[in-house]
Amino acid sequence: MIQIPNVPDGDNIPQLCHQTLVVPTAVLVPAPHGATAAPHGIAMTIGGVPPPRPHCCVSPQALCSVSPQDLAVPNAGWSVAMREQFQHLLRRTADGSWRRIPSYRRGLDYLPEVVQMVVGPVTGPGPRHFLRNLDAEGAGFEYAIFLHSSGHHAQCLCQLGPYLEGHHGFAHGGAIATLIDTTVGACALAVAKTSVMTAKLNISYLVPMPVGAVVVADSRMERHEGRKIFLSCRVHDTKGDTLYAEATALFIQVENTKPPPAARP
Ligand SMILES: CCCCC/C=C\C/C=C\C/C=C\C/C=C\CCCC(=O)SCCNC(=O)CCNC(=O)[C@H](O)C(C)(C)COP(=O)(O)OP(=O)(O)OC[C@H]1O[C@@H](n2cnc3c(N)ncnc32)[C@H](O)[C@@H]1OP(=O)(O)O
Repeated sequence: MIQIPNVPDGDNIPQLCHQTLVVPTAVLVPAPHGATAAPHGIAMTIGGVPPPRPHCCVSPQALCSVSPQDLAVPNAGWSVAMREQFQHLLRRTADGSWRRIPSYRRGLDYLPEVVQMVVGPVTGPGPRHFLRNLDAEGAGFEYAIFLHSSGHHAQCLCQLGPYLEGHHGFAHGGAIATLIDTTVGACALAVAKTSVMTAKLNISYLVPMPVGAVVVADSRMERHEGRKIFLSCRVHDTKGDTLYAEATALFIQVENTKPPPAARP
């Protein structure tokens, strides 16, 4: 059975206090495994070039992330609104009714034994999570997923950055689809406790989502029939005033899924 790894409680989560998209002066992060880490901490302004993430492993040949780093915590690219909402959602975890799910660059950065159990033996670096491989804080997908103890309800707090722009000033529909797929996927994974694949994703885009907006994707399992898991998702602002998109999805439970050889770097 998949056990979603334990996560630190609120006290252990870094509390960063920088203003949006402004971080300290550059430091060079030492990189084991022969990889060259990018300089981190370049101050930027909205519309400028975002700072690269620390401990970045960009080589396809790299065996794993230099240091598995939980990325579902505040960083310098998070807006004040994103931080405030994160703290709000984190407070709900205190009584155990919700938990924050950690998030890494690569599948193998989760507990390797969990990954082996879900997808079978993995050699090489394992799958990348493309949402986590934009090496700039605040540029792409900034998010944290929270899972209800029922395992049937997931909420993803998300800020879509400037690299995800479609129409001027607004998030690309494909990026919103990715956010939804990831949220319903996390919910389906929690329900299935085996690997799952998206079979169908039906999205209604209702209101353009501004780049940088802080939104919540709220997903629920609607029904579970054999290997089929039907889910719904609503993406709204943090107050629930604006509904940006709603979706339904079908996930199929698959056992021991192995990526096709061509998919491996
Ligand atoms: C690595 C794990 C680490 C664990 C770490 C722990 C925590 C992680 C936390 C958070 C992670 C967050 C999110 C991650 C999760 C997921 C998000 C991303 C998921 C994807 O991004 S994934 C890529 C896109 N996805 C594909 O690339 C699928 C291509 N496709 C196929 O691979 C097959 O097509 C498949 C497998 C779908 C089915 O194939 P199959 O052979 O297994 O099953 P089969 O065809 O027999 O269908 C069985 C029954 O489903 C019905 N059915 C099937 N497809 C249907 C459809 N489209 N519409 C309506 N009904 C459908 C049939 O009608 C039948 O129904 P019935 O039983 O009633 O007859």
